Amino acid sequence: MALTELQERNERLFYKLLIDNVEELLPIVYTPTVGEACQKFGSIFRRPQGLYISLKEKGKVLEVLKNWPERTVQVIVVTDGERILGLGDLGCQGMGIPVGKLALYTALGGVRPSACLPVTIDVGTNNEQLLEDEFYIGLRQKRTRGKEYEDLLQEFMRAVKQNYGEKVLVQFEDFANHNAFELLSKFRTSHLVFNDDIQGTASVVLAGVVAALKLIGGSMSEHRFLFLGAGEAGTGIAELIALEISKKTKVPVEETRKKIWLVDSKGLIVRSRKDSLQHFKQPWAHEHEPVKDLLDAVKAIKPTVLIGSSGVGRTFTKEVIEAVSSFNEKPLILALSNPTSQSECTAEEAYTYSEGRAIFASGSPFDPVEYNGKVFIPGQSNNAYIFPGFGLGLVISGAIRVHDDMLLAASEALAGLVSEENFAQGLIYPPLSNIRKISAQIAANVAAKAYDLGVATRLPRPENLVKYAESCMYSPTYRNYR
Ligand SMILES: O=C([O-])CC(=O)C(=O)O
Ligand SMILES: [Mg+2]
Repeated sequence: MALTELQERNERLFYKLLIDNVEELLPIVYTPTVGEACQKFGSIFRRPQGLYISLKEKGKVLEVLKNWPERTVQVIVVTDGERILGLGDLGCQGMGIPVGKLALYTALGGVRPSACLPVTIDVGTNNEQLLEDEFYIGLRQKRTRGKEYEDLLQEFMRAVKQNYGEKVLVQFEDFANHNAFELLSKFRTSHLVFNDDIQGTASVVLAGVVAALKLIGGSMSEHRFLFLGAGEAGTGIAELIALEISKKTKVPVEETRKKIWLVDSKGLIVRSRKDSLQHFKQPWAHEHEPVKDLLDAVKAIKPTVLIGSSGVGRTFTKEVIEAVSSFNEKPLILALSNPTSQSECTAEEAYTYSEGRAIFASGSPFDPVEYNGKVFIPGQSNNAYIFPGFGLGLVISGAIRVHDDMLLAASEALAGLVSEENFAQGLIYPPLSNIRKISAQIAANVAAKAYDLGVATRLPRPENLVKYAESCMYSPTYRNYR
């Protein structure tokens, strides 16, 4: 709340403070605190930030967009609040997420604050508690689905393009699975869209896995991956890993997918379940006898990499971590769900139950852990490493479409920035304190890919893309007048 006040009172000072103290303030502006802020949003609400577009504005969305005072918008982060982090449906109170993500676009990626537009689409909420809460700020009705929902989103996307042109980036954030996949596939050929939960998370995890190979050995294709959670993050990461292995080994992606197994709430995803699976899970239905839970799946599949992306906390139990540690000298364990309460395990649990052998990273931050006299520093495997630089790369190249190869390019840039010193500490990501430099490198790699693919419109192509990216970044500097 104090930081929000500062952001409104003195934006430049807010960003100066945030940039100079990233590691300390990120957990407040971002996960985990932003999650709590969304849960309590109605009762701490003072002044609106961002733009709310509700069902009531149907037919007038363009007019509403024109009410936003800034004319030059480069990045929009939009949610409908149905799946806020791992906390579920928070309706309009999900606005904290677009606001927080865009603060990171500025602080970590250098996109000017005035060019950032947070949007929440209000189609109601199915959260009974909120519907009865006198301080709830949104429409008091159940979520609209089907044609009415689709029409509103279509109208929003059309209005965005009409108002801001073809080069505005629309980042989808924290939509429920059923809408997230639809929206991405519907608009990826006509708009510049990016789904952070599917694509951003995939890119950051791929970077972590590639970097981790230095510590755990082997090549990507020699590893076996097991996911708990087969939603946006799980299937998004799985697909990007399969694509990366396919590109490196020239084996078709239909084959490389077979190294990757997913467990959902009904157990291991296997062929016999295929007909009853949602379409985004179907590519992962490999031949195997049914397995009912995670522990049995770990024992059956014997993964070298265990990834949690289910949004449900405390599911990597002592038994699960012990099992994965029993056949790996150094198991790679990623507990990605946010906020901290939903993390599949804590850092302490990962290090303790693996007897100090796990290479561990999590979506929300954990403090260093001392085990047997040694200090272990957990990494943060969060899309915050990727989206600010990724978006910057799109903006500075004037890209008009997102391509999967750009995700691989972002991933490669991030993995390449892990130093020997970081590896020596067991880290698979570079420290967040360098994030602006990291973002510039990611932006340059993404922009280079946009030029190569012919989707960049800022011509001619700058000679040194890293320097160019850095020169485009907003800095909250205070000038000396004497
Ligand atoms: O916001 C975060 O910390 C990462 C993310 O996209 C999510 O958990 O949905
Ligand atoms: Mg998200």
